[in-house]
Amino acid sequence: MTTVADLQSELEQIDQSLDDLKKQLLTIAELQQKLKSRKSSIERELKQRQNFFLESTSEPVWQFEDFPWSSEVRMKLIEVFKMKRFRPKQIETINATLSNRDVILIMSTGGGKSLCYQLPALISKGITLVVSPLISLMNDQVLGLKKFGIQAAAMNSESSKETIYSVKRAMEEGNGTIKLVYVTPEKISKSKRFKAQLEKCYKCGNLSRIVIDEVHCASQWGNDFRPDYKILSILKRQFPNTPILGLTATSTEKVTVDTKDILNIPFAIVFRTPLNRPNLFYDVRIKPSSHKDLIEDILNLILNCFEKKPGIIYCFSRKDTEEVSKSLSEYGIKSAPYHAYLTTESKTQVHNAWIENKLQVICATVAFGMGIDKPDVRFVIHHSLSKSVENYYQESGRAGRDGLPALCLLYFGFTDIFRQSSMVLTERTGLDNLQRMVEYSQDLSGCRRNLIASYFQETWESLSCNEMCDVCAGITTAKIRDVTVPCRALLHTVQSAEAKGEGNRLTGLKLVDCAAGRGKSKTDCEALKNMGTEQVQRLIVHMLSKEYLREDFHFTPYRTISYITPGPQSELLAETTVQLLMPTTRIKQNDDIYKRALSPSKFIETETPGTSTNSFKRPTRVARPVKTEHDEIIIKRRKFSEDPAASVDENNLDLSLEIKEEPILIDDSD
Ligand SMILES: Nc1ncnc2c1ncn2[C@@H]1O[C@H](COP(=O)(O)OP(=O)(O)OP(=O)(O)O)[C@@H](O)[C@H]1O
Repeated sequence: MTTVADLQSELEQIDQSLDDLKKQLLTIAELQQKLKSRKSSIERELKQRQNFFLESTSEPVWQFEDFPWSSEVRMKLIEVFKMKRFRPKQIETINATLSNRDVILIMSTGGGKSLCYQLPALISKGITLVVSPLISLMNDQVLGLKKFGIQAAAMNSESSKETIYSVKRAMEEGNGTIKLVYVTPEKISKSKRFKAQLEKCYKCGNLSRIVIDEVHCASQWGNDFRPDYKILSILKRQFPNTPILGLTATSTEKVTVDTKDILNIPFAIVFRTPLNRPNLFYDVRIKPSSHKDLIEDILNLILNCFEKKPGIIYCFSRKDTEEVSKSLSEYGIKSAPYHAYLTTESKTQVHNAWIENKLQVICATVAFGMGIDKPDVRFVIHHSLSKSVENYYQESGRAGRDGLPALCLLYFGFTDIFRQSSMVLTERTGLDNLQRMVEYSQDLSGCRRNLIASYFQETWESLSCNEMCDVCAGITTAKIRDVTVPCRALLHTVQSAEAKGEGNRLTGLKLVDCAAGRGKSKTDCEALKNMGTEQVQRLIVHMLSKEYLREDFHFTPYRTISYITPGPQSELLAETTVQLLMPTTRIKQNDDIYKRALSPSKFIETETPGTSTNSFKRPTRVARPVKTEHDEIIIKRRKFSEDPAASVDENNLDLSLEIKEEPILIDDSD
């Protein structure tokens, strides 16, 4: 049993332990205090150091001309390239790439991207490697450079032994003879010998810059994704000290981020010029249903507004290019087809004849594309829809590269939607992109420019259109109509055809027939029967875009058939209180408006007096941007008035409306 003495002794021990613990706690508290104060002093210091680092590493002002190479850059601009001043973002890109920074330059077609690497190539030691997607493009660039007295070479299957030898020497010895070497991405992926040569060139310090033309082709999110571009991801890994300069005319934010990622250039500086091309007049016309009427329309346009002026007519297929060209030739317009099935020799022949104005019109598939550098193309007509807004912007952008007014006209044909959709079906974002293109053609709510801008997530002030599109110029106007009844009738027609069995399903064309009261599944809706074909087509397109209807693809060994079927939103139409609104068009005769809008005298280019060059040095560190070519040009254009003689195509809907009390309005008009 425990005695009292035992208990007293244990109590003394506990007191002792508690005293010890108290001392230890005091020591720990002191230590905690010391650590806390050290922590905050380290944090303070780190912050100071970070600020200092940020200050000392802040970006240079790229548009200034006080870099070590600035005077040489300006001298080369004037003496070698015979140009007076830089265009927007050219000097920024040149300075950044000469500072060994990775850069992506997004500049509108014809904006002057080539100068941004050709000029630095002359200033840098060694060679500039230019990766370009097309052999014809490379050859054009090499020829163009020779005119400026610059030695360049293209390394491809057509290169001579002498060229291959000179390139090898330039890469190994950096002897300054050849400054630019053009290759395709395949050359980099497939030729081990060329890769070894590049390694050697890099090790000798002769690989001064890598330029990747059409850099958006690296991204799967873009329209022009090319698997060969993926191999370019090795370039930064293999040659980390060589700056990369990526060039493109079109790249959405998503594509740019993806491109940086693929090329391993996360810190690349992105320069972007506004994509707006103020001198281009954008127009959309409904495509006449017969070839003869369409040719007559094009012919009138060319004879009235573009006599002897060069132009391009983009067609969907090789057959279309041949037919359109033949018909125009019969009326005395000098034209020729251009498509992928021509031999290289014929392609060159047609291209050259057109460049030299021996041919007025090229009727081409999109095979006629990249690298067309004819400045005075006065019109680009799309005989059928492009597969995306991005493609349309690029293709139509081949007009008016000289800055003078030019027309971009798109013929919107109902059946072209289904021709295109069957083609782009297998592309990852093909159908979505086509949908946006259809929306561009059908949207009558505002300026065409704004629609293109929103596609590229840019904002162009609506005023900047300056009445250079059919909507702003008042050629095409929208009137909102109630289309609930015909919409329901169309959906009912599709549903009842499907109920009759597989063989009765309706294509877009057959649906138009049924709407007019023809065929096995003909409608009995008077409102629908009384609509013109054009309006019914418009209604179907509208229902497709709002997902009341959708396309359903059927594959046969010979072709892909697009059937129309009820869409995910179709059930909404069953609601009795729903009312659908759709904009319908009113179109005026437009040739007179074109003539006035596109007259060169309406665009008078005047230089601001006393500013013959745009060189800006900075005596102090006050931000003052370089004036660019575009800043110095005042564009004067007289506003054209409404044409009183313009005829109006009423083609209004005569609808027997069944609007219920307090309808829910689904305003589909936007
Ligand atoms: N600073 C400048 N001053 C005058 N002309 C220029 C200037 N920069 C470029 N150009 C001219 O502009 C035209 C278009 O240039 P370039 O071919 O480089 O355009 P791009 O941006 O590559 O177009 P694309 O994307 O269509 O190939 C060329 O004729 C070129 O000589």
